[in-house]
Amino acid sequence: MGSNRNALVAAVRQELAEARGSARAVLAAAESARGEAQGRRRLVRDAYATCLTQLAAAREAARDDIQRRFRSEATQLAGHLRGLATSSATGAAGAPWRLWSPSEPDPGARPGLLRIGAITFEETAALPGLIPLLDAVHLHVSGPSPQVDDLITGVLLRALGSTRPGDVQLTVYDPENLGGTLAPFAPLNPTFVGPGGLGSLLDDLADHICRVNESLGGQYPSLAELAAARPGPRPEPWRLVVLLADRATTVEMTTGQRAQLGRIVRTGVACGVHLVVRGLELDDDPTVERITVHRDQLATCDSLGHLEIRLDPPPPPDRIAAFCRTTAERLRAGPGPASLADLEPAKHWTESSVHGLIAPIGDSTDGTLVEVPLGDDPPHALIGGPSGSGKTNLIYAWLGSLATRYGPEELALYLLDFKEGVSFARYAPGPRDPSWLPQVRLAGINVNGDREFGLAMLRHLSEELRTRAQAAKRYDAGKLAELRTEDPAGHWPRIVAVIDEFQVLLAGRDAVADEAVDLLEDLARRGRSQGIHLVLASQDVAGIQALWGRPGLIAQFTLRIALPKARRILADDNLAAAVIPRFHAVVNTESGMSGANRIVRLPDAGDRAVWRTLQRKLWRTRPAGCAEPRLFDGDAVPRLPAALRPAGRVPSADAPVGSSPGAVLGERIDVAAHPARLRLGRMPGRNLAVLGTRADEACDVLAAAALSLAAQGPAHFSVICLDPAAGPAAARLFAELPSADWYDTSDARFDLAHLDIPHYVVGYALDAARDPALKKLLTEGPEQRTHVLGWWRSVARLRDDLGGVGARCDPIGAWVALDVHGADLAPLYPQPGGPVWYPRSRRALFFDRSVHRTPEVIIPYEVNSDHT
Ligand SMILES: Nc1ncnc2c1ncn2[C@@H]1O[C@H](COP(=O)(O)OP(=O)(O)OP(=O)(O)O)[C@@H](O)[C@H]1O
Repeated sequence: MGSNRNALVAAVRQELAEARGSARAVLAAAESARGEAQGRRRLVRDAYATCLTQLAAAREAARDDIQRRFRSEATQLAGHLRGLATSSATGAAGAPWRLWSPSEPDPGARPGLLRIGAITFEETAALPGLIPLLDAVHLHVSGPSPQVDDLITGVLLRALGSTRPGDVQLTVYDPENLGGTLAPFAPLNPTFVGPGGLGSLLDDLADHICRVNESLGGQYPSLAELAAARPGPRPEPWRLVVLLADRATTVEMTTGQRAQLGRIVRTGVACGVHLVVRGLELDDDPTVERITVHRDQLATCDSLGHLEIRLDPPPPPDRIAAFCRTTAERLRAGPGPASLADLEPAKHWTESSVHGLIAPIGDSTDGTLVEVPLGDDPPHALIGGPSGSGKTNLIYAWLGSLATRYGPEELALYLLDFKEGVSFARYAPGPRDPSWLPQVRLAGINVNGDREFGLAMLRHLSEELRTRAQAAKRYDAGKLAELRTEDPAGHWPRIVAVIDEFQVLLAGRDAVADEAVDLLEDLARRGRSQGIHLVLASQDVAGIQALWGRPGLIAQFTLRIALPKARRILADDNLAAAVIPRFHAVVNTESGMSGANRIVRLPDAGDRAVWRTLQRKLWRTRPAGCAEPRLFDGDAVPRLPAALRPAGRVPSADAPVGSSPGAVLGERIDVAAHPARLRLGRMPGRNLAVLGTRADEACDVLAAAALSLAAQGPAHFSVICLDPAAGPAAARLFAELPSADWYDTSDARFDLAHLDIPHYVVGYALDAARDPALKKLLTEGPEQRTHVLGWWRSVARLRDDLGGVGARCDPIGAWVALDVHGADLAPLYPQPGGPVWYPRSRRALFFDRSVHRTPEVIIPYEVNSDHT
């Protein structure tokens, strides 16, 4: 029994031990699972915390980024908006009151927006708060009375100050204050409508709108379009009608008045009638801009939605009064003259010159532009007026007006100014401005000393006349219009040649004046039908002797323009020029007959900067191949062109020698600026004498001659320098010549060998030689191709070298005279008494007995300035 119990106990113990063991194992497993779970929980919690931190950081960064981007975009946008706003409300329309002054709009510019305050948006700098008015809306302003009135005052001042005086007509209906609300505007003389006048005011406005609509003739949708299409003064002023009413007025208005007001609201803006209303109800219409003023100077308006505008303070009353006073004075004085810009057409270069050239030169006192014709009738113009009366200014205005209408295919200009100064230089490229006026073919400035250049231009025009006449004959055309129809592919622009102070060209009774008058007469007579028009300006036509006995010449100039106090431009019984004020002109297309006068106010066309801007615009649109004009400047010294120097292309000794190489002596005074050449053939007398005491110029003539000969073919030079003063110039020449010998006072000789190639003896101060061998060289040398290019300081010394008084001068076939008077040149000149020649600086008289009938004036090239 006992053992059974023991066995049972043992078994139970055994089982218990097993159960305990497995319970422990389960516990251990559970514990380890719990540990794992706890570890996982910790990990998750840590990860969650990290994640949260990272998310927060990312969110912060993203928010910062967004804010930064927002700020920068807002600033940028605000900048753009500010730029846009500034350009939409320029000058008086947008300037703050402390800097405010009236500003004139550009011609043709449409009215912009008007500033009433500032908009502060987020952190950006304030933007101007702008509202439309003229040509755009009626204004309806509501809110507390003093602020509303201040706002209206500011808007009115900006609208009046940013338009031309007289362009806005102000009407004020202010029954409560009897006009007192807008009293500072009183000097402008606005129409104040009394308390009982609202009905008739509305009727007047409705009538006015009907009249304007009639004048638009169905052709233009609004007055604004009509004004834009027609340059010049506005066809009708804007009517700005301020209605300062209160509730009582609204109640008192009849149904008829309400209907009239509704009509004006709907139709007014298109006809330039704008209401600015406080205290009256206006019907809803797209042309009504409502502004509501809230407390604290804040306002909202239709066009800016919910954006709040902090209103500007009202303009200081003294500023309004000062503006109104000056404007009233300007109005009393009448509109100012047109500006150069007013003469411009809406579009450049759209006119055809087939039948003539028509261009305004100014306006009449009522503001309409006065056009001046040139064509078959009148063909030519004469402009007269004393010094300082504005002739040059008138020519500037006329040329500006012509050049903006007629392109280079239609118009070619030749301009010559005999006055001291550079008036036409603006039309040619210069060191500071590369642009030129595309129609200008030739501009001559500082030509007062070079009448020969005037002659050259007339000869050139004469040649053009001949070409045109021949072409007209070929096509059987009587006048330019017919030639252009028959030859549509030809280039036949009308030519306008302007000569300012033309009396200088005709001064005196010499060969230049005689030829110039002949050429002018021919051009005036035949140019009419060939489209060549002359415009001559002068201080005094009556004093031009060359015109005496040539009434036919001046009679061709049927267009007369007389400036104040001009004499003999109009007919004797036409006294208009004596009475017109400063900067006015009388335009008369009937040779100055009284009864055909038109008085024109001339714009100030002298401003270089304004002109340059316009010229650049035209220059940029010039057609391909439009060459720059030839500019002749009488004060400039031409340089010997590089192509006429031997550098780089020295001919070899066995190259062929031309039959008569040409020595270049200087620049001819002609339209093409050709060099003057002396042919040195193998014939007696082919020597050159340079005469006078101006050593620099003599050296330049010799150097140009020698260098140009060296550039043409194989040649040998003997440089003989007998005057130490000419030494440096002679030495420079010697150094530049490819093949040369040098002689001076120590070894000068004239029994020089004749060579197989041309041999040129370049002699400086040859009169110092006193060597009989020189005469032999001069006489016999040329036939052996040995030519003397010599400088003698006087004609008498040259004669001595040739054998004294009575000696023949045949060995000197050509000469260049510097400071030698015409009479002194008699021995070297075929006609008795010598040529007419009064020496002048940097000019020389060139005569080659084998080609010239009369000598020609040349400009010695500057040869050596680059070496010194
Ligand atoms: N319409 C104008 N409006 C304003 N200023 C003008 C006008 N016309 C001329 N002037 C000015 O008057 C001055 C003289 O004008 P301009 O040189 O054209 O006269 P001019 O008759 O050619 O004189 P001169 O024969 O002495 O050269 C210039 O300073 C010019 O700017």
